[in-house]
Amino acid sequence: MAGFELSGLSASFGGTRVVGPLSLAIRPGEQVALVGKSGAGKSTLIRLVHEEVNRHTSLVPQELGLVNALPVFHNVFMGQLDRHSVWYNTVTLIKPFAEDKKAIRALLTELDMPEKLWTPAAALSGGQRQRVAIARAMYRKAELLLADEPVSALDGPMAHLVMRRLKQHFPTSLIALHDVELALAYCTRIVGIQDGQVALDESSDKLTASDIVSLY
Ligand SMILES: Nc1ncnc2c1ncn2[C@@H]1O[C@H](COP(=O)(O)OP(=O)(O)OP(=O)(O)O)[C@@H](O)[C@H]1O
Repeated sequence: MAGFELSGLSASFGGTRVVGPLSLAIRPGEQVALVGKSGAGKSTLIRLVHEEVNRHTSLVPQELGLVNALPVFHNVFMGQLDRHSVWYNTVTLIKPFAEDKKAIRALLTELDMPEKLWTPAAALSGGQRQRVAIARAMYRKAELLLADEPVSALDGPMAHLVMRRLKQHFPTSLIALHDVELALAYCTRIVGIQDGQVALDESSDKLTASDIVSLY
């Protein structure tokens, strides 16, 4: 299942509702950008969707969740931990299999950092760490991508490269993006969140940046 149709999505903290109740449906093949000002509820909504459709997703959370003491290889390999036996995962920790090394090196090459394959995550820059989390999501190979500000630590050209790769790897996606130009360039649909509600839901080709700015 690549798309989803969810209703009654809502979240509260300390008795204050911060998202919903709202409905969100994404058809297979849609790339949806979630936009809106800081605190509008985008991360919370992505978390709610992830809880509902967990098994079918590749997730890039804002808190990247890398294991600093492990090399890049193992951090990316984690994208498929639940697809292998305990025996396979344990052996991989000590002596990775050639086919996994090849596949993960290829992903890192796509993200312009193949030379970091054996570098501990602790020794990476913020932008490199973000690309490792993206490689982990790609390695997972789910049909649906859920990503929360996946290019926030990347410079312009690298942000474009990563957005292109995400589009190539995932037929369907829901991506929180604060960069409106990237949202319009790489996503087919824009969903604007304001105070935890959907305030805009339109095809990208019918919108300009100034239509979206009113949300901020
Ligand atoms: N763990 C938490 N405890 C209390 N309040 C929270 C918690 N997580 C989020 N909130 C509140 O929920 C609201 C929505 O937060 P959320 O992180 O979803 O916003 P966002 O649109 O993703 O913001 P940003 O663009 O800054 O990441 C905010 O008012 C925030 O303060």
